[in-house]
Amino acid sequence: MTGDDERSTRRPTPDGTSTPVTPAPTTVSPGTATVGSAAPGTASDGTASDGTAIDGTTVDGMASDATASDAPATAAGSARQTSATAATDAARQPSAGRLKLTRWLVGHTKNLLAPLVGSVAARIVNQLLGVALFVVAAGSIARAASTGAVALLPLAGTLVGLALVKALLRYLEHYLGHWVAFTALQRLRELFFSRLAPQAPAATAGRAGAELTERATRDIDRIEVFFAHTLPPAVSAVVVPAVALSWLAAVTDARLALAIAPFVAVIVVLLPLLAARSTWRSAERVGRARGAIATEVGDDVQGVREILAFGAERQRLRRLDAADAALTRARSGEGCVRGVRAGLVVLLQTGALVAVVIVGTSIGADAPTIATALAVGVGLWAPTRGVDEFLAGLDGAFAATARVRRVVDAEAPVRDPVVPRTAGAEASATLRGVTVRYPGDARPALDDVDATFPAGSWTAVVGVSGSGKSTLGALLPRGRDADTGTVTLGGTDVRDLALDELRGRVALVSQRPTLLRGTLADNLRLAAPDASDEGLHAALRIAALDEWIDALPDGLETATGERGAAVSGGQLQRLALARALVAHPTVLVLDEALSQLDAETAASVRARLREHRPELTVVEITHRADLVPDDGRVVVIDAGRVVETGTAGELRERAGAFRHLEARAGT
Ligand SMILES: Nc1ncnc2c1ncn2[C@@H]1O[C@H](COP(=O)(O)OP(=O)(O)OP(=O)(O)O)[C@@H](O)[C@H]1O
Repeated sequence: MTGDDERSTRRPTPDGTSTPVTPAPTTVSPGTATVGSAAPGTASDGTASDGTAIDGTTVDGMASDATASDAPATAAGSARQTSATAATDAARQPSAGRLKLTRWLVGHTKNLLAPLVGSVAARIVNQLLGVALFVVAAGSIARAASTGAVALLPLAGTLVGLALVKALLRYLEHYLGHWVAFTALQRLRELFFSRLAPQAPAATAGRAGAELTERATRDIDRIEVFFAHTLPPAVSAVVVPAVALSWLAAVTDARLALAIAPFVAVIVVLLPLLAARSTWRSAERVGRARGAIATEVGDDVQGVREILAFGAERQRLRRLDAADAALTRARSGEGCVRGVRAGLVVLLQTGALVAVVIVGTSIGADAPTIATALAVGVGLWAPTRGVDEFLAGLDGAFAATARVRRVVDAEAPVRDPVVPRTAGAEASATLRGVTVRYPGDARPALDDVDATFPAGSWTAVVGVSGSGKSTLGALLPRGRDADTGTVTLGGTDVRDLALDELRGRVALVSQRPTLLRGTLADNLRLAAPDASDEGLHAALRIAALDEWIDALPDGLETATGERGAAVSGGQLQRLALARALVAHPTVLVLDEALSQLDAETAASVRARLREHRPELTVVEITHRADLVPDDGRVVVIDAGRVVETGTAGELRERAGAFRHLEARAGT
């Protein structure tokens, strides 16, 4: 991934304003940049452009979940291996994996046991009443056949009564089961976002965005099956046959109950065990294929302009077709497994009835007794079929859980200190002996860098593309940490400051910021929700957007389209600058943040910033060495090393790197 790519998604909130990166989870929605602001970050050969293979194997050790989205998450490092190992276990040993995933799900959704038990109890009683309904009806028919008389009214009353109670219990079962499920899903979603946010930008960059959206929405939805449709049918499939067959043995003949029991055992226990591996694999294949489609579609939507401009529609459609075909194959495999299992269940259910007739006649049981046993056999169809019905969905839910878990358990590359310190009030920033090496890169992006940004100074950081400028800028608000060396703010190591405090003081404005859906005012207040309209206008004035806003019919209340589609590139950059200024940071990192402005407007913005916020420490990353005024401080970076420092005037006197850059910028 290049610095540019990363810059566009450097923060879970756009453009590096001082919004905390560990927000209250509920305040982040799938529509925000957290999961939706994918930037192009992968090469066309199927490797992430950070050089990491995207076949999933090297990414998180999960050979069976080869999605591109995991590629950026390599940054999470070794702790990621823990969950990866569990996921690999899951792939190799489905039952062990299911157990671990069950523990994980239950562990993250505590205090839901009471309503879940209520749902199970309602289902058991409901299904026992179902068996009773058949027994009463069959018994009456048998009695009518042998005696010729039947008391219709009491029979009808009993049947209607049973049906009404059954309906009520069914309602209770579903209500409680779904209440548990949706509460659990809400908690999982909150957990997902709260854990994802600190992993940005690494985990949310590039194609990861679309696939993460799939995980955050549909995968989490699929886990509903685990809560709403698993425990109640699993328990009732064992309890209801046990109670019904015990009753049958007690009131008729144990041999009749024994005739049914083996069939029930095969349906409820043996068949699921035999099919376990194949249902797990097909559920996984389907999940993987869905993730691949989400990635493709995300890429296509993201890069639609490039695709149209280069006439690559057919090529992209072919890729989508291939991804679609893979999903179809996976789903037909899944359908095949389900079909065979469903057919076997019907055969076994019918077999149980045939066995009752054979055993009943061979032991000389009378017609009402055989009818009662048959009624129990038929009454057990629903509870036993329940297992088959939830199995496929359950493995889908487990496969989804494994994918969600990989995000939730991934270690954040940047963590809050256990005991935060308070930064000195002074707004200076320094780098001492800083080295940063990206995974897989042959040479460090920054190599033993020393740089000082005095309080209230304006420093231009210049260098050729790929020299390490953005990496340097990202260190100040802890977009990532240095491998060695220290970065300080007001004399305090940034790693000792609470992330919220640090990011409240250091704002990073990127080259390609994102506007969230809402109004301009909403966007401007992102980092400072309580800012007054006057505060917003003041920031807009500095960004030279005051006249533009005043001319808009709805002013600050103008709606913003997705990704700022309604504004020009230059306006978007200035809005991002204003958004950062609203929160009154003490250090402002501008990462090519004025690159889309014409020279005159950019100069005007710089002048206004100097005039209205003289106390601000500005670190401006730029390739326009020629635009730095003679008295401007300069740090020149080349191949990750600081090669020149001084004022632009001094450096212009030398025939060094700065002069060289200036000559290139002018051409
Ligand atoms: N996420 C990443 N993973 C791997 N390598 C990276 C990543 N981000 C940057 N690099 C590499 O680190 C080096 C420095 O990148 P950086 O983006 O800091 O340079 P830059 O000077 O800002 O470049 P540009 O002016 O083109 O934005 C480059 O070689 C780049 O390929």
